[in-house]
Amino acid sequence: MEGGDHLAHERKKAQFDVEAMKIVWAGSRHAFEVSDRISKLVASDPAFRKDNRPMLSRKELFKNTLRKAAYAWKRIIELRLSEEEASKLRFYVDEPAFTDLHWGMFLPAIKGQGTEEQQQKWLPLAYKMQIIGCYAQTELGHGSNSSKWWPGGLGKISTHAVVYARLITDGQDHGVHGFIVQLRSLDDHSPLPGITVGDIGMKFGNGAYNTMDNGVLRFDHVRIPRDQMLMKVSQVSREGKYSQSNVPRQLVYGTMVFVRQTIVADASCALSRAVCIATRYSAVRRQFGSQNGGPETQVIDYKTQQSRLFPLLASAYAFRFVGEWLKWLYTDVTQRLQANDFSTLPEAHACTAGLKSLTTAATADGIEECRKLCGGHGYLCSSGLPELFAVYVPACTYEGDNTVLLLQVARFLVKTLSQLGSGKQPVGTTAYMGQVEHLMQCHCNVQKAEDWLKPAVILEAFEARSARMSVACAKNLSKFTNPEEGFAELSGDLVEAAIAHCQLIIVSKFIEKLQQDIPGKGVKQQLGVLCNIYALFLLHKHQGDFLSTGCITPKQAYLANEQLRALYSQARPNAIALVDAFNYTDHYLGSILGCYDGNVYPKLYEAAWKDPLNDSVVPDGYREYIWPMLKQQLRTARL
Ligand SMILES: CCCCCCCCCCCCCCCCCCC/C=C/C(=O)SCCNC(=O)CCNC(=O)[C@H](O)C(C)(C)COP(=O)(O)OP(=O)(O)OC[C@H]1O[C@@H](n2cnc3c(N)ncnc32)[C@H](O)[C@@H]1OP(=O)(O)O
Ligand SMILES: Cc1cc2nc3c(=O)[nH]c(=O)nc-3n(C[C@H](O)[C@H](O)[C@H](O)COP(=O)(O)OP(=O)(O)OC[C@H]3O[C@@H](n4cnc5c(N)ncnc54)[C@H](O)[C@@H]3O)c2cc1C
Repeated sequence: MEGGDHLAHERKKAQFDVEAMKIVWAGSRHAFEVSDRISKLVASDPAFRKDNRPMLSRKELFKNTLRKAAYAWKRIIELRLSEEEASKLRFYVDEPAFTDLHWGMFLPAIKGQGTEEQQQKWLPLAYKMQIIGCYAQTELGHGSNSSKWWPGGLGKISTHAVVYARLITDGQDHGVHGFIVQLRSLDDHSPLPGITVGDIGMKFGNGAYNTMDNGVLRFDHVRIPRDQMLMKVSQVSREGKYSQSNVPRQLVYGTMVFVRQTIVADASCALSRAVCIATRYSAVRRQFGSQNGGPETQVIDYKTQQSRLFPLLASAYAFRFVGEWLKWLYTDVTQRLQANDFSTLPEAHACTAGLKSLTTAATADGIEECRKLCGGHGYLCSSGLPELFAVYVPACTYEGDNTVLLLQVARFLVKTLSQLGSGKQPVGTTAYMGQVEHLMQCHCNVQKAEDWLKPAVILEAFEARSARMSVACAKNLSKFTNPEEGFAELSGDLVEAAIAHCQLIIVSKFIEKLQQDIPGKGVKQQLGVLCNIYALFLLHKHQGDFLSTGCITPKQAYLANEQLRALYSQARPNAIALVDAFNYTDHYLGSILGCYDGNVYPKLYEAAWKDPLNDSVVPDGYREYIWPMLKQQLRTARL
């Protein structure tokens, strides 16, 4: 079958209004219209071509990124794009660049930690891109204070950096503070005296994150003017006297709360992209199972394929909604901080750290699973999946290693529990801990599989599991005389308790989303199916937790799995429409397997011939290496 829409028959099966679902996915009609317009703008502009990335050398790749970044900036100005539109443009250009750190970390660090005066001086320069900044926190060897190592944009492009370093006055160490440091000349881009700076080298995968100049930085007697220390949280006077404002020191790390929140939103984008590719290809691909000479089975109809694919589809939606909520939480905490209310900062830190950890880990694993779901063709660069995995997987490490972040959540949970004794009522995402006595002894009321569809039943099971795991950790910790020793010894269990808490947040935010008014025929119903798949898939995967804490019985675990299978059957006819609702262009997907029309095989065949290796029939190197070898063998054979 040539041309046409090879997935048309699948699209006809949809039991809901896809256009309405597109708006739910985008967040609002306005957000949908902006996203739709900008994605088409990028897709139709040859300057944003990206299919050649895996073939380019590092130098060519990097220069190409600089060209695209400059061109994108030119278009942003020519078209007078708003910040929202410009961010979408960056998103659809789909290439990590120094600009991410400039806009995503350097600017927010100055906004969050700089005084009014400092903001007035530096922000206009940064907004007009008259200076380019990065965020330099990580070191080559922890605590060595020797060299900064990893900051994106630092290696080759940034003119300035926010550098995190220890402040020492009069021999007294005041801990880590942020400083704006000029690195390179604004005339000829050479490093300023005393500064050694360069790229740290090639990273995982071809193309992928190698468009970014992650860098190394060393200082040798570099003087930073006093007014370039970011002074919102603490100050040094002309006389060298150190003082602190009436704000928590933790605000020094505020940029990370912001960025982790954006990383959660981004997880749903990366996962939905991989799922879109794997779902469309699973509907196109037929393999075995032919009856009476009829067509072979679409692989999407195999229950095993569904049980691997549909939880990922459901996770993409779940991460979308928890990301939306986290954005709200971040806006709320920011407004409170401006009004000197710091009470919700620990919760915002725990939520952003924990959800960053959970969503990036599930997304990285999910992209790899999608590659396997596409069989051998998933391993081809033209599937789009290898590069997506390579570019995405460092999200599990940057902005805080995922395990380290879960340990931070665990500290927060243990602290919350310990405060119950003093009568402090937990609020927000830990409000359920206020019901800890009930949650420690409640019994799940599931008698038949459909009982698992009740939101209250699901919520109680997840709350009870999380509360019981945290309480068990707290009890075990109390057996240690040295709390830090206990924390280290029990860190494995603490991480599991933190995961249980974060999964509860995601499930509960999905359920809350369904309580809103959601217009469009069948839209809410499909989201209900996905929400239940997400929750019951987690329950099935972690049934050890639910059973060992006595939250459910083995029979109830069995019934949850039975219900899950029924939900997969309900999702099946809607699968293609559910990924169409992401509204991704073929340019953004960058995948032959995931193309909208499903015309996979002719495109794969055509693409193979475009590989530079096929430019000539006889490859370079044949005459030099292979021909002499063949001749040698012939001679030996004759002997
Ligand atoms: C108009 C044109 C517009 C154009 C638009 C273009 C748009 C382009 C936009 C692009 C956006 C892209 C977004 C960016 C892309 C992202 C790329 C990623 C690049 C990666 C960057 C990095 O990796 S930066 C380095 C990050 N490093 C880490 O995360 C290290 C992890 N470790 C920690 O977080 C540690 O906590 C620590 C190092 C921060 C501190 O460690 P320490 O041991 O000293 O203290 P504790 O951990 O014990 O904590 C003490 C105390 O503080 C609390 N706390 C810790 N962190 C925070 C925090 N972040 N916020 C609030 N509170 C915090 C902690 O809970 C403890 O509290 P107690 O009460 O004392 O228990
Ligand atoms: C692509 C990429 C881009 C980056 N961009 C930037 C940037 O722009 N700016 C910047 O400053 N940094 C950047 N980083 C650095 C990044 O923030 C760090 O790599 C990250 O915070 C992890 O720190 P680490 O590398 O020191 O790992 P380590 O802390 O050395 O972790 C190694 C292992 O030890 C474990 N571990 C560490 N501490 C503990 C603990 N307390 N308890 C239990 N286990 C522990 C971890 O779980 C991990 O398994 C980037 C990194 C990458 C990969």
